[in-house]
Amino acid sequence: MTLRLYDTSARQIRDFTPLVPGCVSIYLCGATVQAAPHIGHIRSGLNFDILRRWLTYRGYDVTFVRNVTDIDDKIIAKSAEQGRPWWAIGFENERAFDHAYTSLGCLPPTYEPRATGHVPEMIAMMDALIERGHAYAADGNVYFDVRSFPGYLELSNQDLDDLRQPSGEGETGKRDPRDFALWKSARPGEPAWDTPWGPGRPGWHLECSAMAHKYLGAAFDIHGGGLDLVFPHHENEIAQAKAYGDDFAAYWLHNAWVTMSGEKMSKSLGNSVLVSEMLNHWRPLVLRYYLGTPHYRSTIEYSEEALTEAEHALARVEGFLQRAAEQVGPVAPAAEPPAEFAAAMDDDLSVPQAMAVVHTTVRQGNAALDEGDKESVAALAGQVRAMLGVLGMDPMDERWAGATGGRAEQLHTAVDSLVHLVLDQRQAARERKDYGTADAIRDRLKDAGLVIEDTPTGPRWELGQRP
Ligand SMILES: Nc1ncnc2c1ncn2[C@@H]1O[C@H](COP(=O)(O)OP(=O)(O)OP(=O)(O)O)[C@@H](O)[C@H]1O
Ligand SMILES: [Zn+2]
Repeated sequence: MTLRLYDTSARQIRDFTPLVPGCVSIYLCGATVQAAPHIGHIRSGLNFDILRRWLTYRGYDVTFVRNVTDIDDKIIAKSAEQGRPWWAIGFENERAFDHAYTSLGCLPPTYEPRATGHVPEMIAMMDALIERGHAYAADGNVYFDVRSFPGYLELSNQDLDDLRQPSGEGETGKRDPRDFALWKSARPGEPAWDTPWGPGRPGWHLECSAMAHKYLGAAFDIHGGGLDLVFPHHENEIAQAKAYGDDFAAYWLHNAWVTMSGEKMSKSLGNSVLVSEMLNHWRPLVLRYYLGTPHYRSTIEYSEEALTEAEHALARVEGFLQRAAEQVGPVAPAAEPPAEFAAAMDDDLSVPQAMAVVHTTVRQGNAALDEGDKESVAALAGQVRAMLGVLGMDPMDERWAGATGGRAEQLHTAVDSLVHLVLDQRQAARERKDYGTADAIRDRLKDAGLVIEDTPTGPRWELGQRP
């Protein structure tokens, strides 16, 4: 089956055919490092990490570029507010993003260019745009002439005549109020780079067109970002790149938002939950499951209940894999995930359907465990590991076992032997009809967050719902 993806510019699902057979090039708009990441930012990184992993599984050699916007009006404003250099704010938050991506198991990009390292490339692009009549300089700014590019607004399907775009602060000398800034002249005390048109700083849109061109060339396969970027950011990236002569992206993919009370989670709106806060309460794998399982084009309304559900769903999978290992010994991931899983992933990355296959397999695996059908247990556990492995969510993978310092298994064994010691005491209390002590032991285990289940083969324990 062919991979099919929803292309925002075609407004439909299309068969995916890469420009160069066997290779896929992706440019994802990364962080504006003005503050630490909230879970909306990481959802974007994570959705594209899953895309990249699926393409890699399908045998493509993937080049994945995710930039860092390290100069921007918001960073400059923060710098003035906090009395710290712009780069101190940028580096600090870049580290925070890096930590969040790594904690959630996002693979590092092939290239991670910073905007400020690409001013010469931006100057070359502006030079060419001015020469070809698509841009002009005014008062130390450089603007893109939107009327000069007939394809403008095709991605967002808008009519230029309906467009009302207010000029930003200091954006003087425009020929048309809808023209956008490629370059902004420096105000006193602000960071600036020299150009033929005077000292200034890059506009956000220009940064991405210049970096995509440098690392992926004039044409590449997939451009991604959050839905909020369709207009103006991606529309302006297209105008710059195509007017420059690039074919630019063949497919446009946009992830839906994480919302809070129906509104986009946003640093600027102040309704954000930081990844660092979430990681104090939830295991990284639970957070990856919670943000990575809904379809990338469905909104995720932030909810503690959904997080708890994610925790339980994952615990069911982990419980099965654990019991399977107890019954049949360590199980390696199967060479390939089941065809039904692959078909769901090929269908515009339908992770919810793919995850349904995982849970069905877990149910079949539990039934096989009850029946003592070791062969089926081993086969089904291998399939579960293969499917979750492709999604970067295999709990048995060293990546996640290492989340407690590489000692998760050792810790589990130690807790297991302590719990059995305590349960033996409870049993002894029952036998001598000391029900008070037996009940007190049960309550203490519950307070410790453990759920005990009596089974024909003896008591089993697992971590219960958090209080
Ligand atoms: N709430 C969200 N849900 C999903 N994706 C988001 C959300 N907020 C931002 N993104 C995406 O994260 C990536 C990095 O965003 P960027 O740092 O530019 O955020 P921003 O728009 O400045 O953030 P904010 O809106 O929080 O101020 C972009 O692809 C953006 O579309
Ligand atoms: Zn961008």
